Amino acid sequence: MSHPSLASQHLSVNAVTIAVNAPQAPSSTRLLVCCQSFRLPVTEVVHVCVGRGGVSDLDPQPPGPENQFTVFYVKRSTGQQWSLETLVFTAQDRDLSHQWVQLLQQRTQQYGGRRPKNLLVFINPFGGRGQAVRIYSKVSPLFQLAGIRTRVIETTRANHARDHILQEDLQGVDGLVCVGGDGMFSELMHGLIGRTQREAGVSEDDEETELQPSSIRIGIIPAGSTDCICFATVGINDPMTSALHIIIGDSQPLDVCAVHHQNRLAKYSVSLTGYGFYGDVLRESDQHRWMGPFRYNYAGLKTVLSNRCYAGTVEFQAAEHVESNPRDQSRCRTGCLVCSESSGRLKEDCEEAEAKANQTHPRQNPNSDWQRAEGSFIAVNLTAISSACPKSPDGLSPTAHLADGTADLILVKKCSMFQFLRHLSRHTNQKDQFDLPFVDVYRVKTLRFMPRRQESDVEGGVGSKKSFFARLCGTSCTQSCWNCDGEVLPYEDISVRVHCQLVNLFARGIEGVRRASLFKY
Ligand SMILES: CCCCCCCCCCCCC/C=C/[C@@H](O)[C@H](CO)NC(=O)CCCCCCCCCCCCCCC
Ligand SMILES: Nc1ncnc2c1ncn2[C@@H]1O[C@H](COP(=O)(O)OP(=O)(O)OP(=O)(O)O)[C@@H](O)[C@H]1O
Ligand SMILES: [Ca+2]
Repeated sequence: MSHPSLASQHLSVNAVTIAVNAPQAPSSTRLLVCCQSFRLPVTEVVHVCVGRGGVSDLDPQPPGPENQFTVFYVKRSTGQQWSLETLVFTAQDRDLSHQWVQLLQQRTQQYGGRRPKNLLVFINPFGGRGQAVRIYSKVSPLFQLAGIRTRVIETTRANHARDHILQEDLQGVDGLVCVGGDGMFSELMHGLIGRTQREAGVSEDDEETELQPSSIRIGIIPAGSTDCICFATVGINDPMTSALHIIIGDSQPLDVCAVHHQNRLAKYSVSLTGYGFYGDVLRESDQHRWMGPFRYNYAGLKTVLSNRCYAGTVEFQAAEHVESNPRDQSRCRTGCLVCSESSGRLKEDCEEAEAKANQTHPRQNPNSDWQRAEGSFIAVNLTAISSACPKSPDGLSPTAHLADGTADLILVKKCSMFQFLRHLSRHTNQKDQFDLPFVDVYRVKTLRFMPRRQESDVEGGVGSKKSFFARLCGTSCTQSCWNCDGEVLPYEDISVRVHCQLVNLFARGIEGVRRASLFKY
């Protein structure tokens, strides 16, 4: 369809008349919706319709004079927050207005990215502060506006979402969405990875096997206590922002750690796989779920005061071929080059793997390059992403990458309670939490942990005496446990392998240089 007649028309935007300089030459991905000094990428157009629409009344076909049309688009607010905004245009006549709408709809479809059409949405009515149903009711009109079909399931038990994804027909579904916290995301991820491996005939229990990525993306509408995975991949835990990332079909690959125990898959994790401090915090906090999100502060304080440490051996293989390291002060941001290079390497590895189909594991010699750290640890933490969250806006490992195929291993060795508090408090400010003599950090591909059993364990960790505070807090733990993205693992010896870009989210990472949605030439 050609629109030469539109090229020199004048439209009025919010009563200001501006010259339209549009459709002859839109660049491949950007469409000039209108300009005087503004342009709006088609990738960020949510909906276009004849009539006069507004964000307070999201009618996909608003009433109003037909010589007007409305463009709904993504507007950047403060920080990483997005909101829905409208521009109402007035054309000279009805026909011209219809032509514009058709053209804009066509361009949005053509250049608008990989937008989902059918979403399966799981709402955990009990997540976080129990607000998930209300939160979803605020964003669901956006999906309707964007013409996305949704099937909504309110979960009635833990693992409801996971089991549904594993067992039910997902024909036509091109996105899974959870309304909840990290635990709900974990359910969707487990269902999706499990289903994909089953369909591909891959055993999840085999630590050496390459897991198959799935083509279905996952969206997170944050409604949990920590919302770490949403925060670290979108830059904010805001339901509206997440809904807009889903609608415009953003895509962010994510590394996943596969955690094994005695040759069986124990769990997948994206954010924290932590032994010692975070395991203890989680175990303690689970007993106080009635406190809601505050339970973590309570359990955190109690665990800090008990100042326990645990003896064990950590073995790991440092990441090869990576230029980055955990102390390099860089940041993984939208379009990250380190992650893009990993995509290239991943492709090469797949080709190599295909070529060597009958050989053993193509990427690493299972017995080479292992490093070892033995001692007493307050915390052994592994995180495949930064694990930024509202409590710690830069996260456990601020320079970790979302999709580089590595995870950061943070070892906090035995130290005093005050030293540990110093380390912890640096998670909340700009200071380097690794720049302390009792903290080591490595970028790794694999990890093994073996606890050391010793008599003093019976007294609550290394050192035969419990601390004053440990006695005060009534802690009588003999060993710690693993915190795997917020779920307790009931065993201590585990092995972990990072799988590069195993799942895809409706996100784009944290945007670096901030742009306004409408910006000047
Ligand atoms: C002096 C102030 C220190 C403040 C230190 C704040 C550090 C916060 C670090 C947050 C790291 C989050 C890692 C993400 C883990 C998620 O995959 C997982 C699933 O949702 N969440 C948790 O396991 C939930 C884990 C939540 C852990 C919260 C730990 C809170 C410690 C509070 C200690 C207070 C001591 C105050 C002494 C005056
Ligand atoms: N209907 C339900 N009843 C009980 N538990 C549920 C239900 N639906 C889901 N769950 C479980 O609740 C757990 C916690 O849910 P969710 O992750 O949504 O919130 P949260 O724990 O408050 O948030 P976060 O994980 O961010 O700390 C999940 O692991 C999930 O398995
Ligand atoms: Ca990573």
